[in-house]
Amino acid sequence: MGRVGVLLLNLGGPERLEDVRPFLFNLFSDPEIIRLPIKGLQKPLAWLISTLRASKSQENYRQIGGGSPLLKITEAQATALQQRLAEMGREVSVYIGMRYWNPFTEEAIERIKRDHIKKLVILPLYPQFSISTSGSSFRVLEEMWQQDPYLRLTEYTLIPSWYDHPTYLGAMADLIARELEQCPNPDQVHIFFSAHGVPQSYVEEAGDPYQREIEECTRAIMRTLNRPNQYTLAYQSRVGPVEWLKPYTEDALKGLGEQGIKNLLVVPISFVSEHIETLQEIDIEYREVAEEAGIEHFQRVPALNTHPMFIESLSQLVVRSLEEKPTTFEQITHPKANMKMYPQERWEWGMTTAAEVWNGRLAMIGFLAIIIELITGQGPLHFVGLL
Ligand SMILES: C=CC1=C(C)c2cc3[nH]c(cc4nc(cc5[nH]c(cc1n2)c(C)c5CCC(=O)O)C(CCC(=O)O)=C4C)c(C)c3C=C
Ligand SMILES: [Fe+2]
Ligand SMILES: [Fe+2]
Repeated sequence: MGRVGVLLLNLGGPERLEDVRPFLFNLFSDPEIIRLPIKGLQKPLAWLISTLRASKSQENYRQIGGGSPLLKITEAQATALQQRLAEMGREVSVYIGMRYWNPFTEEAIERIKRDHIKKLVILPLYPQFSISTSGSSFRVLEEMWQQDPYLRLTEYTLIPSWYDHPTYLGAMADLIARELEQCPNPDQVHIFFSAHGVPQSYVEEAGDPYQREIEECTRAIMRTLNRPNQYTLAYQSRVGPVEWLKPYTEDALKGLGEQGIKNLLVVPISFVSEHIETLQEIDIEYREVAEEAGIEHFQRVPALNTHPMFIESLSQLVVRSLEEKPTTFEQITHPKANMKMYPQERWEWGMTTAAEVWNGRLAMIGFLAIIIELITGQGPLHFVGLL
């Protein structure tokens, strides 16, 4: 075997407040996040949403120190993984490819080519697969493999998801147990798994396995923890007007408050690093909701970051995938080309007369929305929850 590389895939996050708007533009330009029937409308809509959402999003990043800690943590994970693999006798170079911010996936691939990597393990830092996360990064890579004859000579294997890996489950259970042990009555604490949401249509229409993998993962963590605590699973971070996976974190917190739950331990489950949704959304926004609902003790389990057992699980995944038959892009869940991802409404897809009329109307609505929002700071996009 020639030189071996591991490519860690992640979302990326704005490091400074000035990065927020272009980061959001990249995110909303992704057809796996918003898919419009006409490709040409994708960038104008991404520009519109990112311009109008930027100030609210910047305020959230300001509350966590002015930027996302995601790159620093991912770098520390990459270094720890490379060291652990070296200890196991595997000389492997670890690369980071972010989907929406530096260092972009494309840059990582350039470095991989420069280093003459012959075999590449592609490992998303998302335990569960979603079309909107790992699937989106895989699509970008698949296109590169199709277009680049040099890359086609590089052997690769994908690790689509690893939510059920025993060492990862052990690391999650360890983090939860450590927090519980600090509580006066550990068995009375209600464990609250908060997963990042996705629109319901991803699961119901596009066949995204995300919800099933989240549910199985939650049950497996509880089995590994092996304690009698009651638990709840809910979905956070809804964006936009469509239905997302339920129950929503906010509603579930209110419901638990009404049931008289006083002690809550929140476990972020879809992501392995601290980021805006843990540090701002859970620690600040959901804490307030919980306290208003009568929950007196609101604690959160830290993200895995460089937990040694977690790094061990990543190294085991890499070694196993080098020994097994490769998993290729064709084996991954792809949404259908005309799949409506968002916004969701009754719609007949294709270049029908109705589509032509509606494209014109959508463009008009978009530009009216910009003008109203810019003049008043309020408007239809605030109303539907995009801003
Ligand atoms: C597994 C985790 C994630 C899923 C699934 C996911 C889907 C998803 N996200 C958006 C919209 C936004 N996401 C944003 C930031 C963001 N998203 C995730 C993870 C998942 N997203 C993370 C870890 C982060 C934060 C990165 C960081 O800065 O630390 C944002 C920007 C922040 C904001 O303005 O709220 C948006 C917008 C959609 C629409 C979606 C599924 C379709
Ligand atoms: Fe997100
Ligand atoms: Fe969010």
